[in-house]
Amino acid sequence: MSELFLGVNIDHIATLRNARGTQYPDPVHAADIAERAGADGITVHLREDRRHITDRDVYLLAQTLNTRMNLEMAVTDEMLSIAEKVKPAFCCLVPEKRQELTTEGGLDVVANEQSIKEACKRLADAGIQVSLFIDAKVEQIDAAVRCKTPYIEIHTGQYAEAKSEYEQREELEKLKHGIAYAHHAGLKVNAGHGLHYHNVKPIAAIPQLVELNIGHAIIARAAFDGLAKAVTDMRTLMLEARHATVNG
Ligand SMILES: CC(=O)[C@@H](O)[C@H](O)COP(=O)(O)O
Ligand SMILES: NCC(=O)COP(=O)(O)O
Repeated sequence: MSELFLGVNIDHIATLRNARGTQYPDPVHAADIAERAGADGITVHLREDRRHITDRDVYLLAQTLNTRMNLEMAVTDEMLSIAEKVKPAFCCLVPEKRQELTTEGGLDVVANEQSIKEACKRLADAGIQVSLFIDAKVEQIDAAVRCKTPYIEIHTGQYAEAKSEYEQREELEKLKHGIAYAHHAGLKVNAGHGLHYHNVKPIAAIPQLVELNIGHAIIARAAFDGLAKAVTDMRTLMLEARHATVNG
């Protein structure tokens, strides 16, 4: 069986940093920890409104990553120019709506075929492997093939947000069908969005998948797994300072 890679999305380390305007927690540090823990790649979504990852993060990560960067971005001239400068290993083109809480669906490649095809060519000419973030729909997969992208990333959001086990099984079947179809069409297929510790296994079992990109759930888990040590460390520091005053 072929390997399944994990791309760790570190956007929400930046969300936490930006919430206070501090310099910590730094996504560059997070990427280093994720890589040491076995991440096969680091994913960052440079949103047009820069709500989490910033240009500074992208440029620094490009210099410091030991694995490979997967830069998610909207199909705009500004983003394409940044990608041409940064030259990440992968660029995943995603749809963006200004007010959305998170990416709500896949890219509409059918409706925007010409501009997406041009973007794919521009990125390929810069030596970047392109991926299109799309829903598991045959017409979108066919359009992705026409755009000559080597990769697609299948949007797993509807599966992740399913309201019942029945709905989730239905969404899983749609994903399996789309992924097999895309693989047969010659595309390399990744998947991601909304995957977490309780829903990842059926997706990871889909044999044609090359990589899963997972972010929010990993960062959320990290907060809880690290909380006890963070409290202990703070308490130790405080008590050391107090003892130094009392004894010194
Ligand atoms: C394209 C995608 O699914 C993720 O990159 C996701 O968009 C993470 O960023 P947000 O949480 O800001 O949506
Ligand atoms: N492309 C999906 C991604 O990078 C991670 O999405 P999420 O796990 O933060 O929902």
